[in-house]
Amino acid sequence: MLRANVLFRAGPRRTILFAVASVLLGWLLSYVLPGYLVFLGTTAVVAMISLLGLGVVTGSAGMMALCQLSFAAIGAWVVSWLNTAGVPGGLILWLPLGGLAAAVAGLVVGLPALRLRGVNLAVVTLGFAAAADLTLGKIQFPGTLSGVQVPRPAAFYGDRGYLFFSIIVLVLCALLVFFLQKSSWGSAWKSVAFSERGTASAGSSVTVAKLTAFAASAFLAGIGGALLSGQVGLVYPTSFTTIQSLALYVLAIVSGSYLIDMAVLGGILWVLVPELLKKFGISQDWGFVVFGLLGIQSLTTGSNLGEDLRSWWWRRKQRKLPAKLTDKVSVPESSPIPNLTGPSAPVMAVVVDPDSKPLLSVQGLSVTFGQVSALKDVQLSLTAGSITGLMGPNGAGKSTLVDALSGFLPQHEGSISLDGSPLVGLSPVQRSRRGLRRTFQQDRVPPTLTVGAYLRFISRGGSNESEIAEILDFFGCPAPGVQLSRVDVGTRRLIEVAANIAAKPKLLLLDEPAAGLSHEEHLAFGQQLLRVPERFGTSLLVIEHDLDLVRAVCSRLVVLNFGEVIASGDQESVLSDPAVMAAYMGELETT
Ligand SMILES: Nc1ncnc2c1ncn2[C@@H]1O[C@H](COP(=O)(O)OP(=O)(O)OP(=O)(O)O)[C@@H](O)[C@H]1O
Repeated sequence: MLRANVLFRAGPRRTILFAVASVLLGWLLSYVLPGYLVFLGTTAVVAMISLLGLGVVTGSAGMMALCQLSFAAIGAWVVSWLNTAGVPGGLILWLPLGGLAAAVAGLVVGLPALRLRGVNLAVVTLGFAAAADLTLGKIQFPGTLSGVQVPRPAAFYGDRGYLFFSIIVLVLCALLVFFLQKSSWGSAWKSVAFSERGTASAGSSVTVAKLTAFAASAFLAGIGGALLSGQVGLVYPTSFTTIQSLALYVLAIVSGSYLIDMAVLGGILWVLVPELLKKFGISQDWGFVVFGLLGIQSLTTGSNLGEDLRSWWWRRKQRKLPAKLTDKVSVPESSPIPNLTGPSAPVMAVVVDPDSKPLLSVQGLSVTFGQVSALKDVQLSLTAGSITGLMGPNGAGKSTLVDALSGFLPQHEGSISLDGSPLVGLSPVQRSRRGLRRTFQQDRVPPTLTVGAYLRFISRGGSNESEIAEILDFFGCPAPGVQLSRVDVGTRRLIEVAANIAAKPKLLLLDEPAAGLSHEEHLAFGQQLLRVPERFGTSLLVIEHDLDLVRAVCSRLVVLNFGEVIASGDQESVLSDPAVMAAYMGELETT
């Protein structure tokens, strides 16, 4: 499995070698292609660069942006203006300036994305594309009406030379995307596409993730537009219409252009489909219909060319591998978690000095949803180094409490302080950065990342590479190079816990962390949790329904019922409390 994965995940050195080889191939192509294909080739390269940008904002960050060619137009407009204004430097300097101007526009257009999602965001970006379309029609590109052509760089003056120049720019853009995708920005884009709450709870700003995705995408489109201005010399608004932006978006979806090779394929389709139609005597405008149909097919099947090709490759490789290597990754059968002594693992809950200073202090916490009082005047105190269980029947208010503590429910009453500092009024990101982390009941682990990239992203520098490897080993998680989409749900929960522990927070709130694991795995997991405070300096508040796990792990318990704390204290006294037994009557066997 790992061998097959590696095929699609080149490391930095292999990528740079591949980039050099691509430049050489580009040079060769620019000399051997027939003259007609040279011009088309440059058009395809321009489209590839714009598709790379769409791959960032749509493919990685999961936002609908239907104005990519408007950003390209801004790049082209700036280059045309710099040319007519006689700014020195020539196209090689003007290209990044065009990209930067488009990136600024991308930041502005990205602002609505902070509040809007899905179709609403699509409408806003489409509105921007239409407005840009009308504006360009009115003002035209600088120098076009007076016939002032954008000059190409002297070393790449002819069409063949310019194709080679375009390929060099494409390779540089692809390298930029590759390294951005590997950076914390790239992880944040993939995380925000899967779960904004999961991103914020890791202390990573959703705002920054969305805006950087828009800016990077627009920068690439701007570079594409600037390159086009050198290709055609005189730029016209007809190259950047709204319908073309829509078609390019569809092509990005169809090809899966967040994958660099698929952006290249998409660029080839961009010129190939209209050319084929022309060859058969059909109007090239029908190309939009073809792209539309491909888009419908892609959206209804939820797949794209890139993923289909990779799945096909994957299946082919699997057939050649021994059966054991082809299983989906799960907690490994052999030694998932050490020290497992069987279902009745010994009770070893950490004993904490009840007089020590509270790490978390909650006073009078109340949350209401309309007529429902989800939490009523909750008082809670946790000491450093402790593992506390938070129990209660379904609907008791446990998740609401975790949401309120971690900042996802700002509309609450009462005070919360961590290590003496008040948390009320702080966002989830700020609380996370102060050392309060949480996991979720639902899967918030982005499948598009690898295990290692996910741990690096969530830990935010809290652990170095060898510590990350050690933590993965500690919890019996898959190796860092394994793609999370290939990992089963139960193991993803373990990885989520491991990643948050790698951040070394002061307090980690675990919302049913062992859901998806078998009973034996629950107990084994508990044995590892027990060692967390001492080994990583992180205290735990664990919501859990499995009483064996609670007994094995939590020295202290807090029980909620109908939003009120009905018991709290050491494990034994709470579990034998008649009020707790009554609350659980019919739900759990408490003895
Ligand atoms: N967004 C919401 N809007 C309205 N009511 C809500 C909302 N979230 C929770 N509630 C209500 O608040 C109460 C507490 O819910 P909560 O999810 O915190 O319980 P829980 O103890 O975590 O339950 P479970 O064990 O089933 O996850 C329930 O009555 C629930 O219906």
